[in-house]
Amino acid sequence: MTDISEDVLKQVITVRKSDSHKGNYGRILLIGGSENYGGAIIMATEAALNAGAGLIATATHSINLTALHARDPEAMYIDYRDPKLADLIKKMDVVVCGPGLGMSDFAKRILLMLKNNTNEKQIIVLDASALDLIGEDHSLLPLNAGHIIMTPHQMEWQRVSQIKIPYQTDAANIEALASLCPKKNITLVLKSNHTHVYSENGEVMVNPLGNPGMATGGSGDTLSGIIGGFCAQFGAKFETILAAVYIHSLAGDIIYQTNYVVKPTQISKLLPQIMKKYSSLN
Ligand SMILES: NC(=O)C1=CN([C@@H]2O[C@H](COP(=O)(O)OP(=O)(O)OC[C@H]3O[C@@H](n4cnc5c(N)ncnc54)[C@H](O)[C@@H]3O)[C@@H](O)[C@H]2O)[C@@H](O)CC1
Ligand SMILES: Nc1ncnc2c1ncn2[C@@H]1O[C@H](COP(=O)(O)OP(=O)(O)O)[C@@H](O)[C@H]1O
Ligand SMILES: [Mg+2]
Repeated sequence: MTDISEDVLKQVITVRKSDSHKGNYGRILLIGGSENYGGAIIMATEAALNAGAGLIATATHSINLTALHARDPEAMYIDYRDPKLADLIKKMDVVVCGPGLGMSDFAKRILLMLKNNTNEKQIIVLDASALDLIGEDHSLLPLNAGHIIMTPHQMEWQRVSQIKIPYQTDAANIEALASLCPKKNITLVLKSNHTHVYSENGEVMVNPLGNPGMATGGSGDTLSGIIGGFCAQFGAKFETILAAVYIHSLAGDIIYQTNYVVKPTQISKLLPQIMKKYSSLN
């Protein structure tokens, strides 16, 4: 078990080539945000945008459209009830599913649609309600994806793995991960005050950063967008995921130096500045 270090940011975040365009930095779709949880998918979208994804689309309940575009007009929108969502999923490099999705039968159908339209080139980030639904029915896991990244907090991981929070040891978590995904194309980001990241090979890295100011609804939604945005432009390597986890908490710690509470949207706002700094350090 080793701490994630600052070096991973220098390694992963590179200077952009002059002759590049938005198509080089990945297409990402974020699915979530029921009537009551629109903020979750908006925060995830804003995080993916600020983390540098090239093209962003958000599939959510239509009630969230005005709020989404008032904050982030850069994001394209599709009503998550639109049957064309299935075709859109197929065209994406990365899909983040779950923030604010809720636990309805409709949400279950969305997960099934995701599973049925995912291919081996794609990276799927599963968070929040998507994980709770998978906890109820493991067959909803999109095992045909190229890479799956699960980002549960401890209670969500308890629901998925059936391992109660006090017993979530590294050994137990690695065993549960292997049984959930025998192909081992999976990374587990188990969030807590010291988030543990488990690679498909059983490597465990611990996030040394973060603070209790981040204990605010939306911090995890923001992390799922950062992970999606980083994977869209830098690929789904283990280091990319570690860099996303690290930068989320690094931004949180910078804000916490002078603020009692860390608003998740402030984390997103700080990302481009931090990325600029580390891009020139490699
Ligand atoms: N503005 C919004 O729209 C927000 C929507 N949210 C959505 O609300 C839905 C429910 O998610 P929640 O996570 O709130 O509810 P959950 O019921 O899944 O989890 C919260 C419970 O887990 C417990 N817990 C134990 N260990 C924990 C840990 N390490 N970190 C966090 N919680 C831990 C907490 O005490 C709490 O009772 C999700 O779809 C989520 O995306 C939340 O993300 C909050 C913000
Ligand atoms: N006390 C803490 N110390 C460090 N990090 C924290 C603390 N509390 C929360 N976090 C971080 O904030 C995020 C919370 O995620 P999550 O519970 O999914 O939030 P939400 O679903 O409300 O967006 C995680 O990345 C977690 O590591
Ligand atoms: Mg969450």
